[in-house]
Amino acid sequence: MVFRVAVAGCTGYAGGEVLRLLLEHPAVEIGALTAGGSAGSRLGEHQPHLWPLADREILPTTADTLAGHDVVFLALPHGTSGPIAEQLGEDTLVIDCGADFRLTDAEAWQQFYGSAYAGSWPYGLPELPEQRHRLARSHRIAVPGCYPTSVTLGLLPAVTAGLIDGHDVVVVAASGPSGAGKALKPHLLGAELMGSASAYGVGGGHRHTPEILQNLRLLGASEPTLSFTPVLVPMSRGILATCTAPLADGIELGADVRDAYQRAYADEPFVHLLPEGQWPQTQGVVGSNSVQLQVTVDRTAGRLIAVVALDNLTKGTAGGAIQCMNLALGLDETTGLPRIGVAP
Ligand SMILES: NC(=O)C1=CN([C@@H]2O[C@H](COP(=O)(O)OP(=O)(O)OC[C@H]3O[C@@H](n4cnc5c(N)ncnc54)[C@H](OP(=O)(O)O)[C@@H]3O)[C@@H](O)[C@H]2O)C=CC1
Ligand SMILES: CC(=O)N[C@@H](CCC(=O)OP(=O)(O)O)C(=O)O
Repeated sequence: MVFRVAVAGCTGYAGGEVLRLLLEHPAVEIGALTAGGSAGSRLGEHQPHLWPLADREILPTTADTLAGHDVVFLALPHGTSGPIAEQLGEDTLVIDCGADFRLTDAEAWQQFYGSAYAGSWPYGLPELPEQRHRLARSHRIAVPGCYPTSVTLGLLPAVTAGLIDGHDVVVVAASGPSGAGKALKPHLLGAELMGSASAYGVGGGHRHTPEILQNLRLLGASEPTLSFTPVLVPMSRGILATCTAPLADGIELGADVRDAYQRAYADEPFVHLLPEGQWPQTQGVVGSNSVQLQVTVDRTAGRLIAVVALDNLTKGTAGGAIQCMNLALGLDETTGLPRIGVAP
């Protein structure tokens, strides 16, 4: 069976990555390609790497242009997905790459996004406990933010095994600028970006903070606290997240944390615990849907340290979205998804 798929936001980074992966997917046919102001132009003007679709005309993003598809990916700015999604048939599988339906707490949404709360959809991180079942029956899926995917996978085994209780979690995560989207932003001009690294959203203000806390609670942390600092670095793609937290009461400094991580991820097709002594690098995952991680205990500080690398556009957005699509359509979860990255 072949599923007909539309992509809204096809000129952007996330939409472009969804299309790159769909072009190699054996069970889909690419239908409508839509965007905003670029409607009327050809895809090749915006996404030169997607040459098989270069001549395709970009349509406006409306319920009409997106109707008649088995699957619709929404890769649109925050606040744009809700009004479109509610006009799409309930039988259509709608996968939102944006934040509109990720948070279950309306107050947290209001505080961090400031717009009307649209509700929540099943959360598109299959590696969470019991989540594959939920996604397999769902017609609506909210793809996680790229930082929350990295931090959640970095700490999942530690929280579920009770090695940390979720208080005093500190995360510093470096990301390439593709995470910020294609729209022009003065601090993302080449001259400002090249050769420099800069922290942003410092002091608890980044909108991924409530999403990470939501995930830590879901994993069993009763009252998690988080200090999250993202850092912009000059590489096109990739996230390297360093996540630390104090060992829970009763956990000894010599605890075998590696064993918990090995058990948690032994059967995961996309999450790879590196051999002891090797630490993740973004270079190892770029262009793939793989996550590489390593864990240890800093005995001087009494803290667990997990380091995670992923490609923000692949596992962090489009690859994760297609992994969820596969589950929801009853396909093998790994179909069409690269596991090996591009190097150098
Ligand atoms: N980049 C990343 O690493 C990640 C992105 N995401 C999410 O994916 C979504 C898209 O992000 P990204 O691709 O980075 O952003 P881009 O700015 O690169 O692309 C945005 C896309 O949305 C279209 N668009 C803009 N405004 C409208 C509108 N009013 N109506 C219809 N289409 C519109 C643009 O079309 P046009 O060319 O016509 O303006 C473009 O195709 C966002 O919600 C983002 O949060 C999620 C995780 C990671
Ligand atoms: C480098 C950079 O700017 N990254 C983005 C996060 C990208 C992401 O996951 O985005 P959404 O939650 O918007 O879907 C940011 O910090 O806002």
